[in-house]
Amino acid sequence: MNKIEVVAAIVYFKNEIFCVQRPKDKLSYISEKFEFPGGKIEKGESKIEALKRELIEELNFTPIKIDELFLTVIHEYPDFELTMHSFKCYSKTKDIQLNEHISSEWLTIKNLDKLDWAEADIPIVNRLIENE
Ligand SMILES: Nc1nc2c([nH]c(=O)n2[C@H]2C[C@H](O)[C@@H](COP(=O)(O)OP(=O)(O)OP(=O)(O)O)O2)c(=O)[nH]1
Repeated sequence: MNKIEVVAAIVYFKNEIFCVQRPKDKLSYISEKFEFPGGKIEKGESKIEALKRELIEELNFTPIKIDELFLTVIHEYPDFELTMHSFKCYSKTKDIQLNEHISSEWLTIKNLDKLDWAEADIPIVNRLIENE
């Protein structure tokens, strides 16, 4: 099975987290699902380099701080195996631009489970809730 390796940012402003909605996609299981911003690691890049690059590409955003690795999830989608490394990051503003996503929400942890998340994100959401 095809494998992809992705980094994802759990972006905080105070006690809220930035959640972004993917556009329509031919793959129904990710189409219009909520996710944490990020994307694929390119050849030769570190995880943090990939994260910073993806946040600029998708959001024109640079975090004021990035924590150590939070959680790595391995998830089998019907068409590929996803390895996703998530990192808590911090923003000095709630005003973040969307270059690729169709909507966004700032939610406190107790409200995260109200969104329709991509399946691979559920372990991350659950870990955030457990740690609250
Ligand atoms: N960034 C991100 N991707 C996720 C999450 N959950 C999840 O299932 N994915 C999946 C969706 C995609 O199949 C893959 C990320 O690929 P992508 O297409 O967004 O990455 P990219 O920005 O490098 O895209 P591209 O240049 O290849 O178009 O990981 C998540 O929380 N964040």
